[in-house]
Order: sequence, then C-alpha cells, then structure tokens
Amino acid sequence: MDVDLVVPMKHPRDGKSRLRGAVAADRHAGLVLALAADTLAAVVSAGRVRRVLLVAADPLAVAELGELGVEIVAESGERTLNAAFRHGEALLKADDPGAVVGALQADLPALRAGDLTAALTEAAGRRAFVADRQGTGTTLLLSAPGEPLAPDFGPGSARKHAASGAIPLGQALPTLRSDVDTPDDLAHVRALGVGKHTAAHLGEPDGIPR
Ligand SMILES: Nc1nc2c(ncn2[C@@H]2O[C@H](COP(=O)(O)OP(=O)(O)OP(=O)(O)O)[C@@H](O)[C@H]2O)c(=O)[nH]1
Ligand SMILES: C=C(OP(=O)(O)O)C(=O)O
Repeated sequence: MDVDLVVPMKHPRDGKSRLRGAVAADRHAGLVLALAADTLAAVVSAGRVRRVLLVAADPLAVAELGELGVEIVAESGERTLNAAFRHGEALLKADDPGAVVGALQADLPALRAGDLTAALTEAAGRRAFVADRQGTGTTLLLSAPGEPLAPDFGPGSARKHAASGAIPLGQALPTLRSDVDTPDDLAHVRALGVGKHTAAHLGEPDGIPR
C-alpha cells in the first residue's frame, strides 16, 4: 500500500539552530531550505509514496518547496513538532481514513529514493520506524493502515517509538538514516553525496541526480 507522508518545518530562519555556524549567518535559512529541497526531491520521486504534505510554521517562507510537487499547509493549534505531525495526519486521514501515514524529517539531503522505498516495503503495513545513524533519533515513522501514527519525536525518540511497539527497520539504509542536526552531520552527508540544492548552496560543483 502506498504511503502519505507528513514533513514538518519551522520557519527556515528559526530551524536547525544546532547547525548554526556551518555557513555564514545570512545563509543559514537558505541552507535549511536546500536540505529540505533535496529531501523532498528524493521523496516525490520514490516509489510507494502517494502524497507529501509539508506542515509549515510559516507556509510563505517555504513556498518555493511547492515547486517540487509537495502540498504545503500551515500548522495549527499547538506549535510543537508532534502537534505538526498530528495535524498533517488528521488532514490526510480526513481524505482517506484507511491511509498509511508516515512522519519524515526534512533534513535528509543525501536521501536516495530507493532507500525510502526499501523502508516502506520492509514495513509491510506494520507501524515501524527508522532510527537516525546515531540510533537515538527517528527519521521516519510509519503507521499501520488506518491506525494512529502516535508520533513521539524529540530527544530519544527511537527508544520511545520502539517502546510503543513500532518495528525498527533495516540498518542498511544509510541515506535515510543521515539527518543533519550539527556541522558534523553536514560533513557526513557531504561524504555520502548530497542533492543538487545543498551542493549548490555549499558551492559544490554537482549534486547527486535524484
Ligand atoms: N511545523 C513545525 N515543524 C517543526 C517544529 N519543531 C520542529 N520542526 C521541524 O521538524 C524537523 C525536526 O526537528 P529538529 O531536527 O529538532 O530541528 P530543529 O528544531 O529545526 O533543530 P534545532 O533547533 O537544532 O533543535 C525540522 O525540519 C524542524 O523544522 C514545530 O513546532 N512545527
Ligand atoms: C526530533 C527529532 O529529530 P532530531 O534528532 O533530528 O532533533 C527526533 O529524532 O525525534
């Protein structure tokens, strides 16, 4: 069954504070947008993905990402990460109560569509998650069809998602596990190969074609 994904984003000026200093201060928001653009370009080209809903703190500030073929809505109510996921989930389930809903981070600029599709296939309709490469955070959480996503993102979320019964998915998904929170993470994804938006922002000659 295909998956409807929710991707949350703060205003790019406010997000990724741990990454500050990786580029000049006036280029930070552009870097955050480039990380998201590469993530979303891979996501929209992945097999088994039906819809991609970006839940934004400020939709105007991320409007350019709509050109990649994602839907953009404003967050609503409580302004937290898990509330943004739950808002996106409610909108998607209103259209299809039996949907498989996924929560995906917007900071995976090395993502290859094949790694995402492999994870969706491995989940096989079970509530499941992919831990980040450090093993502590979560980059992807999937619901079972028509069942609650129950997102519990934040520090130590991999342990929390496992404790709530979600199945941990394969270790061999390097580009899906490589989120960018810190300058060290940015160096890691540059070695893996980032997409064209991040490459251009960092002054690299070419990104990896997605
Ligand atoms: N819409 C929305 N997105 C959020 C919210 N909190 C976090 N996000 C997004 O969720 C993703 C994962 O969050 P983190 O990795 O913790 O990113 P962050 O909060 O931007 O980073 P730090 O400031 O370094 O903690 C990022 O794409 C954030 O923009 C929120 O309250 N609302
Ligand atoms: C909020 C999370 O992301 P990060 O570790 O990227 O801050 C999380 O993994 O639950």
